[in-house]
This record gives sequence, C-alpha cells and structure tokens, in this order.
Amino acid sequence: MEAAEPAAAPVPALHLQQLAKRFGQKVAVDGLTLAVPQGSLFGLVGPNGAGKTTTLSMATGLLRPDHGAAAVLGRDVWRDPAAAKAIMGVLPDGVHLFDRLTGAELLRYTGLLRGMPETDVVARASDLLGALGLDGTGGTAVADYSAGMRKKIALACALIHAPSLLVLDEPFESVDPVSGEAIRAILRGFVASGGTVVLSSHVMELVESLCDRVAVVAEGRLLATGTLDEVRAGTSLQHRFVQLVGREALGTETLAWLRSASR
Ligand SMILES: Nc1ncnc2c1ncn2[C@@H]1O[C@H](COP(=O)(O)OP(=O)(O)OP(=O)(O)O)[C@@H](O)[C@H]1O
Repeated sequence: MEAAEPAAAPVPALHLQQLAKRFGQKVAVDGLTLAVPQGSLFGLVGPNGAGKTTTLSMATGLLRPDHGAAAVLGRDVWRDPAAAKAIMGVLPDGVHLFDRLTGAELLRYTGLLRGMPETDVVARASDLLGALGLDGTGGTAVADYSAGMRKKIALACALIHAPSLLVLDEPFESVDPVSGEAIRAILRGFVASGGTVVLSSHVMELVESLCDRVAVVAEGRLLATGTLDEVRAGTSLQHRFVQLVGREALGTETLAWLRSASR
C-alpha cells in the first residue's frame, strides 16, 4: 500500500513576506513576515509609529511596498489585485468616505461597486445599519455623522460583500461601549462561520479578550507572534507588550516642572 501523502498546510488567510517600506530616511516597515491562519481573530499591536498602519496598508493594496509580497488566501495583492480585493473587506486608518452621500447611499454605492445585486445590497445595508446601531441614520449625510458613526459606517462598507478576510485598522477607536460590544459580536460570529479577522489596536485588554492570535511589532519589525497564550507567556498581554517594547517606567525626574507646584 502506498504511504498517504502528508496533507498540505492550509494556505494562510493573509501572508506577508518580507514587506518593507521606507519614507525618505524613515524605515517604517523593515522586512516583516507574518502568516495569519484561516479562521483566526488576529490582533496586531505595537507602540505609536511601530508601522502597523503602513503594514496593513501594504497588505491590502493601499500602499505599494518597496519590497516583499502580500497574499490573501493565496491571491497576490499586488500581482492580482482584483482577485485579492474581491475576498477582502478593509477598514483603513483615517478613512476618507464620500461624505456628501447619506449612510444608506454610501452602503448602496459600495455594494454596487462590489458587483452585488441591488436587492441584496438594500437588504444587507438595512441589516448592517441595525446591527451597528445606526438605524434611523441611513438618511443622514455621512458628513454629519460623529467620529464613531463614521467608523461604524466604514465598517459596514467593509462587511457588505461578505468577504473572507477582514482587515481592520483600529476598528474600536471612537466607538461607544455598546457599539463596541456589537462589533465584537459581529467579528466573533464572522470568525465562527469560517472568516478571518486581522485588526490593529492599542487596547491590550480588548485584544486579549477578543483575539486568539497576536503579533507585536515595533520599529517596523516583528517582535513576537503566535497564539495569545504563546505571546503573553503566562503574564498579561499589557505586561508582555511593555517587556517586549522595552519602554522604561517614567522616573520621578520626568516633567519635574509639572509637579513643582507654584499653583
Ligand atoms: N506618509 C508618510 N510619510 C512619512 N512618514 C510616514 C508616513 N506614514 C507613516 N510614516 C512614518 O512611518 C512610521 C510608521 O507609521 P505607522 O502609521 O505605520 O505607525 P502605527 O504603528 O500605525 O502608529 P500609530 O499606532 O500611532 O497609529 C512612523 O514613524 C511614521 O511617522
């Protein structure tokens, strides 16, 4: 009897290989390699300026890398962008929306651009507005939305075509706790049904309670990656993050003028 072939490893949902980007003299991302397994809820964490947004922008086809490659479920983001983008939903950083449109118009526009039938677009837009606590605001111009509402309508736009991979840059920023809980439930349900989420956040408790895998980056390099338990190594993610990133606690001399009360 012939020996059974070993099963091929499943293709990662997102595979970054040696991604690099420099802005002038500043190296923002320095040869970053990362594989996000299918079905994971993956948290990308790092201090301000670590290169998270630059990495996610290159991973999603928004910013051309100087070197390296990115692939979504085996589709190369830069060589075959149409195939990669068709199965990806993206919430970019500081997203610029067509804000003269109403929320409902923006969703309709996004869905039709994705090639969806109009009846599906209308039904899903209504579902998304309800699920994200935006019901009753579909007729309001996005320009008149609050920061949190803009974040939620941008997330709805990322979801409307039911992608396989969601890449979300700071999805919880400016979002109220009730909406935050709704977003967490949506992301958990999405992953439970076989989808994959990659999100960046500065809130370690949130990443710890939501994500099953994490990567810590600093100065454009990968410091650690693995399951949540592997990375936090018996301590809290916050503690491990500070250890890895190596920021010293502020000494008593720091901002001494602020404490020398002449008030
Ligand atoms: N368009 C740009 N032009 C010049 N420098 C840039 C540009 N975009 C990013 N940088 C620099 O690249 C580095 C990485 O920035 P990036 O926005 O990717 O970090 P980040 O980890 O997302 O930070 P934060 O957590 O503060 O959002 C920073 O030093 C930043 O100043």
